[in-house]
Amino acid sequence: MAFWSSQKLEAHLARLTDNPDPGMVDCNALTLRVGPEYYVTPGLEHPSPRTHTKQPLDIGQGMTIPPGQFAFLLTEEKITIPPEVMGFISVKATYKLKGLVNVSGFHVDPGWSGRLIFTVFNAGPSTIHLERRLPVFLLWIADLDAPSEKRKRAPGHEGIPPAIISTITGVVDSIYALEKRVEKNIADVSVKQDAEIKKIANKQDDFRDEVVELKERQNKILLGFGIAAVVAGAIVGAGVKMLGDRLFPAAPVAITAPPPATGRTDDEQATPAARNGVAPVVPRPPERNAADSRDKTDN
Ligand SMILES: O=c1ccn([C@H]2C[C@H](O)[C@@H](COP(=O)(O)OP(=O)(O)OP(=O)(O)O)O2)c(=O)[nH]1
Repeated sequence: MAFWSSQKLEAHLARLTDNPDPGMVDCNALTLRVGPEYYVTPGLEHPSPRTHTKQPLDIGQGMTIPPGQFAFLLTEEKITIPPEVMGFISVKATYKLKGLVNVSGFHVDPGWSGRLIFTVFNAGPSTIHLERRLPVFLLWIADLDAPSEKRKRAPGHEGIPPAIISTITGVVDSIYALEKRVEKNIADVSVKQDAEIKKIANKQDDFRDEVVELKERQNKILLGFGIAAVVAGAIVGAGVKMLGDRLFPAAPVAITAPPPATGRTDDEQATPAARNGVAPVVPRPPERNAADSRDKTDN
């Protein structure tokens, strides 16, 4: 088995493809381009993953394969594989180095005639951007020892068959997708936490206001009690004083006129009795009559 050289590929281009452009020969391979249809598995952020399907890709239009997603890519070229050869297919190293892995492949049967479908997976960390007619794929042709008696006779793909899309519909929970989901959950939880913290802070404020109000009320009550105690004390004091006055009336104080100034010393002015150490005679208060004292005790 020998692989075809670039000269042989150029010489047989018209037999191999509907687009016999010598520019598509790359070393000993044919370069194939991104064609008119694609399908990318929907990510978590996709609005309607269940109704998501293949998309047309017009000339000049771009498409993306996010990290962790599969894609079906149709080739621009229709390929015909003669019965005495077989083809081998792959993705160009430029895209492999970005993480775009060729899941399907890796051969094209003798007798095949139609477009090819590449199933790829973005195993890299970044979204891969492609566009219509971008040269992304490679096809090698190798001789068989004889024309194959068993070969593909039915026409090959024209577009992406819905049957193969049905096999991989649904959201692909890749590590990247899971990471995104975790990030979203963390963000949701943090929003909820913020709301709870705000609620608790508001309750604390309300509680603080209530405590301040209660303290003010307490102070007012204490002030009322204080005033009442002072008034009650004054009333009780006055009552006790009145009672005391009644029970123990004060004795009248004798008021004596000061002796006339004689120019003598106190000792000289003193009465002879005082000078001799005898107490002076104080006039006695007038005695109450017996009838008066009887009235008081009856009360
Ligand atoms: O990645 C690939 C691989 C193959 N093919 C085409 C060329 C190949 O000749 C044909 C059938 O491939 P294969 O024989 O591997 O598939 P199958 O599952 O056996 O299909 P079938 O029953 O039609 O032979 O599909 C592609 O378009 N893409």
